[in-house]
Amino acid sequence: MNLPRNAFKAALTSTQTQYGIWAGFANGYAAEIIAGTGYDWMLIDGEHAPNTVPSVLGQLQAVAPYTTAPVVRAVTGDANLIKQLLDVGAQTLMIPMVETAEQAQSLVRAMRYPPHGIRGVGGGLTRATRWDGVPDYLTSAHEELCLIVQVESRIGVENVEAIASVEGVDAVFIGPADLSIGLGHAGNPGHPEVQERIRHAVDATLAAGKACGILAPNEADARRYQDWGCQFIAVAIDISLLRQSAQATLARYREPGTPQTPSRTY
Ligand SMILES: O=C(O)C(=O)C[C@H](O)[C@@H](O)CO
Repeated sequence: MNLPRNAFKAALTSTQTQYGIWAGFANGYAAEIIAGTGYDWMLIDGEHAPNTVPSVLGQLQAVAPYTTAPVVRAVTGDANLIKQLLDVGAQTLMIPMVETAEQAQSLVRAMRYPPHGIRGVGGGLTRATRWDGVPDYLTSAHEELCLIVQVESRIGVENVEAIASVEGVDAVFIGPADLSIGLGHAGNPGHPEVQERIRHAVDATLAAGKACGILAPNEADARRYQDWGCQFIAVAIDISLLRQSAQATLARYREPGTPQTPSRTY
């Protein structure tokens, strides 16, 4: 069989914004529901959702029949974890808290086989090769792999030009929550200093010829970042959608003034 095409990577050069959704439930059933709703991409979050390599595998299998492209966020840029995630078939990885070009270079090396990197060969044991069903996987895999580095700290933004310029880095994703707390504006990504740093990171990434993405569940934010040139934007978080919808539905029936989250009585 052919090496599976990475629709997310291909779309990074498109002029159309790629709309994404955070998938935080950490199971295949919920991931499949999300994949059926038509977003361009979804983020299977291994940093802040309770995912493991097997749970990521289950979600990749669940969403495989759909057009929504899975992006997997690893909890760290550890080369061994990257190896496992690639072996179970993740083609696009997002790595949090990248602060230097050297860090970005080592991530690229973790995703490539020797002599270009250090990835170990799983061969016929791996879903990535479709159990040896993909001819020339060892020499062609890198064409369909995509590396997104997260820039989400003061130092990361200071180094963003060098990070984005690293050969093998396909895109930079800005983390507004971590960046704002790191700049001393906890929970306030709209603070002018945070906004200035985000704009700088977007501009520098685009100037380096790479794609830029961001998380923006608030519509006004998403549209502003789109105007600034972000090509892929996560505009929703599945867990938040469920919670907000559950609260809004209940609020239509409760008496006005009833607490939204009554405490349990034992
Ligand atoms: O800093 C950010 O913003 C992110 O990296 C995204 C958060 O981790 C996300 O989990 C918020 O829900």
